[in-house]
Amino acid sequence: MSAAGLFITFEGIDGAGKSSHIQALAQALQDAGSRVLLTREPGGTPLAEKLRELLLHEGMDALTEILVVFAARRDHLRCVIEPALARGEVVLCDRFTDASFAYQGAGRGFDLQTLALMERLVQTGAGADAQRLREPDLTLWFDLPPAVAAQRLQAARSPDRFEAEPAAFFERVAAGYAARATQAPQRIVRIDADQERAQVAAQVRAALQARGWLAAPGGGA
Ligand SMILES: Nc1ncnc2c1ncn2[C@@H]1O[C@H](COP(=O)(O)OP(=O)(O)OP(=O)(O)O)[C@@H](O)[C@H]1O
Ligand SMILES: Cc1cn([C@H]2C[C@H](O)[C@@H](COP(=O)(O)O)O2)c(=O)[nH]c1=O
Repeated sequence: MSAAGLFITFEGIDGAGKSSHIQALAQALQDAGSRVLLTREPGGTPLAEKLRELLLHEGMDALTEILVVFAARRDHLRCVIEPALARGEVVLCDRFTDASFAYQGAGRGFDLQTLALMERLVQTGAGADAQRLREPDLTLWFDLPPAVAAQRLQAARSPDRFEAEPAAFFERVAAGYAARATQAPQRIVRIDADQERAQVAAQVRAALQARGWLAAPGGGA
């Protein structure tokens, strides 16, 4: 792993299983000697957590959603993610900009070029190299049919503003993630989330093992 740290994001529709696996990966990396920062979007700073509450529970249009998620992201990057990467830590983040393309872009139908402009505006100038676009080193995309995710969530909790959206919205969001994965095949790894927890966890570990970021079973790199 480089001295500049590693930035790994978890993505997928609501209920795909991201939160269930992020903690276990953090533990595995810590056991292997890495310093790990576990965080989420929107959120991760006091200001961004306040913005998260608004996003999840207050009515607003798609442009306002975008302004809120990118404002939260800017604060999170500047105050938490960039400093942790500069310290050489592994940052595990539950959602990042792919979610904006999937939810606000594909889900709400917001213009993708404008989203790309926001991405550049917010994700440059926040690190040591001011021109560099900060992107994850790896994104684990939990791909689960929306009907299965809805079933899992039904059993789990009362819905927030996004989780209350109809099935058609999540079909569009899922298609948005698939499109992002096609555009960035080296960064985004598809995890088949429609499996037992242990099998999903094995796929997550395998993605890191393939990059030499976690030891393979039997003592390999
Ligand atoms: N492989 C699995 N099989 C069956 N149920 C699962 C599996 N993985 C997670 N779950 C359950 O599905 C529900 C949603 O999982 P989880 O909260 O991890 O999803 P999430 O992607 O983080 O969702 P959100 O983005 O909405 O927070 C939880 O009740 C969890 O226990
Ligand atoms: C980063 C980001 C998030 N969202 C939405 C997606 C989810 O429904 C919620 C976050 O809830 P979770 O339980 O933590 O997954 O926010 C979004 O619409 N756009 C974004 O950029």
